[in-house]
Amino acid sequence: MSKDEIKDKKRKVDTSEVSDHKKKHHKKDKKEKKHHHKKDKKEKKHHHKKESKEDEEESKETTIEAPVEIEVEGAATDSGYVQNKALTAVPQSEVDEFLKENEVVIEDPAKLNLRPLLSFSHVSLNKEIQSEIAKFPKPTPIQAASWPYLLSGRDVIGVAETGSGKTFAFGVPAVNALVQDGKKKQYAGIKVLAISPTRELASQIYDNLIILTDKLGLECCCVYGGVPKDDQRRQLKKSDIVVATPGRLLDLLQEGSVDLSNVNYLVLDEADRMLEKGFEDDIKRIIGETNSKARQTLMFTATWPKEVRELASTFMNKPVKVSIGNRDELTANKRITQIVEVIDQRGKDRKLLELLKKYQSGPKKNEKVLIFCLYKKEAARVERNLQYNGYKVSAIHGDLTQQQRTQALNEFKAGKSNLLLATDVAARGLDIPNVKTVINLTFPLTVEDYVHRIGRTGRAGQTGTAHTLFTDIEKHLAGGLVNVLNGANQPVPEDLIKFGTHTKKKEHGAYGAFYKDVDMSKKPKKITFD
Ligand SMILES: Nc1ncnc2c1ncn2[C@@H]1O[C@H](COP(=O)(O)OP(=O)(O)OP(=O)(O)O)[C@@H](O)[C@H]1O
Repeated sequence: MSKDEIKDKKRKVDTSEVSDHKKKHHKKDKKEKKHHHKKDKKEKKHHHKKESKEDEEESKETTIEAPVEIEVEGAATDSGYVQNKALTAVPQSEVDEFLKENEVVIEDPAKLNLRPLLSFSHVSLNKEIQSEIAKFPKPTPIQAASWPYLLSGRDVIGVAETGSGKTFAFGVPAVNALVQDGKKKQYAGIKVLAISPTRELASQIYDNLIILTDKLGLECCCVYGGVPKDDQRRQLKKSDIVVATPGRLLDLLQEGSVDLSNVNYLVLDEADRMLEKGFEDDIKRIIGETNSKARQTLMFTATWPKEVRELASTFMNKPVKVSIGNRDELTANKRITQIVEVIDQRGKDRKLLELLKKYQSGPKKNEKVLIFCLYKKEAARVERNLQYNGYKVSAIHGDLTQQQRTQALNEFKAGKSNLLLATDVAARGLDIPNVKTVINLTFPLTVEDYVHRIGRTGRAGQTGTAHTLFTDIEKHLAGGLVNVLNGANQPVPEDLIKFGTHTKKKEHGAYGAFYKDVDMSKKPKKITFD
């Protein structure tokens, strides 16, 4: 495939959340970009004015010292964090063991050395929040390690595998900051803003947050495109917390229906996606509307490619990076069995029927299977083909109305349908219970997207299978895929290695293309969920 064909392919892919809005405002964006760039630079200067060179150097901490009571003044907000006595009493060896076992790496330029929370009783939160999260046995590693820093008001980059509880990792400290002495603080406009790349994910984050806010009288709303604006306009006037997709949020900002100037807790979920070229300008403009002096900025993701790190740092103030597992390399959740088959492009339809027999017949009849395509048109064609062969299949892609998308997802979540066909609109973040198998009918555009797609199974400590059909059209991604398979100790088919050991990494407009050799000697490390 020629370079132009690849570019063309990229354009046609279902990126329906890169909304019409963006197309509309693209020209305007270009003009404003210059202005915002200057403004961003100014902001950054402001943030970093007091930093010494020494502070800027990152430090790698895998051991937390000094089991003493630490009181930390919020760096960017007025929130304070006091390490509680129960945590202080934990022997250092136990803390070290936890960090080692879970491969927790904390890189903190301010070297605060905050201990991870080994149990929910190790943190003093609002009672209602505490009782909600206590339904889980204990904090997941990303929650354990990031909460102390978030409760201290620090900017945090949280990188942890798919399905490892990142939503509550950023959600719990967000909601906790809005209450004081057990009560909701006086209304002071929108304080918390979480941005997500897709409507479905925004809606899911909202569902998680209202579990926490419901009993506290806090107002939370969710704004995304494809549905009427009136109700969203009304809710925005009284909300403390807003979860949004960028396109609709910018529309509402431009018409003056939303004021983000009080936002002091900003989350970019699926942060690497949000910083990609398609979203970058929107994100800059949204961030430019928030309270730059008091803002705590959070970026959470399962994949953190080098290409976006520099851009991320322009929005953050001395961020602490909390990673679980070796997140500098692209790694998949190790509880997922990954099967990759190299096939001829023309054999796909027949192969899919074979796979469905394998994963959804006999005792597996009712197991949930999620099939990924790359194109909207492809999804529509496969849907017809499956229906023709007697399968009841729901679909979610950008050519469907929001109502159809929501209905398909809800039916699949509730188990009313057990076969869902999706494009990459559903690749990231969606937490669908009991998906046993992910089938990649067409490989995604990047290996990062592959990691996110297969992460729809094997969530919250469960296991799952990902079966991927790979053709020579995607051979430029073979090396990256080999690395991911090796990293998770999965078999690598000979046919895949034949495509070569170079991988062309995702291009980022600002940083160009990156090439990397495959490390065939790499051995996986063990990560435990609980
Ligand atoms: N402490 C916990 N213990 C057990 N399960 C948890 C805990 N916290 C959250 N969960 C559950 O784990 C599941 C996955 O969480 P979540 O959707 O936040 O994952 P994620 O890390 O954001 O995944 P992705 O990278 O795919 O977006 C959810 O069903 C959530 O309710």
